[in-house]
Amino acid sequence: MMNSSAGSSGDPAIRIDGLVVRPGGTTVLPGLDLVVERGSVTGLLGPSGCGKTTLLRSVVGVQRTTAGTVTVLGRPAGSAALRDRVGYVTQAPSVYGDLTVAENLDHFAAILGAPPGDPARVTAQVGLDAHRRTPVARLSGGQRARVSLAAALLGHPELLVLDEPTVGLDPVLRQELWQLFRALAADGATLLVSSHVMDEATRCDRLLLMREGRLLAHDTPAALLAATGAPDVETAFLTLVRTAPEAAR
Ligand SMILES: Nc1ncnc2c1ncn2[C@@H]1O[C@H](COP(=O)(O)OP(=O)(O)OP(=O)(O)O)[C@@H](O)[C@H]1O
Repeated sequence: MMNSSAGSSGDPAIRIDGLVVRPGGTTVLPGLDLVVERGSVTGLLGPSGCGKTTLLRSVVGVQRTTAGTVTVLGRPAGSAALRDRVGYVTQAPSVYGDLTVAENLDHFAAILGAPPGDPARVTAQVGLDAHRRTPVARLSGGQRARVSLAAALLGHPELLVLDEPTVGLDPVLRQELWQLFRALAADGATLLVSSHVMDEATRCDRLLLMREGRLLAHDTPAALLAATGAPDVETAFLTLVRTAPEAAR
């Protein structure tokens, strides 16, 4: 949903300066800088526990931060003006099990003030038309994940933050979801998608390779392979780990 009163369209989708996050005294992000331009699909890749969810939560504005600034679509992360401009899908389904797909989406559409017809639009986008009247608790794990994604698509958010959206899905569904992500980006949305599956990297415009709370690289898949001489992103990641300055280890 375009909103001309909230940040100009010239602002990057995400700008992070000197972000430090120390939940419970453990340093997870020791000082991170990042700019993500609009209209792209950026993959955030890195091993389990490297800080991907913490970074995504900081972008959405639900993470307590120690230092630094996070600006989203020209506004401080988490500000009220961003509520209907940023969609977030967590790893755990965030919809009601005892409500049907349609009831869930009607509920979230009402909260957001999304236009009429939006629940039907997003249901079709995630391929759940046949399950509109099914209680979410009776759906498979993959179907439930798609209901959460549909809820995040309500209101046409300009930025979509997706935490491992394809985990546990079969290859056909994964491919369909990536086609949807590409279509949303072609329509002007910006997507930040985390994954620990390196073979999803080639579907992204740009990659963020993360390790122990630091970004080892931020580049296109092709440039990353060219710079490291690696045949695939997984090997490129390992090469970068080996050659990274001591401070980044
Ligand atoms: N509240 C907290 N207190 C202490 N440590 C925390 C807290 N929250 C997260 N951590 C630690 O921060 C690190 C990064 O966690 P995070 O969930 O961001 O990683 P991740 O890359 O998303 O992992 P995964 O791919 O497994 O989801 C982990 O080592 C985790 O144990």
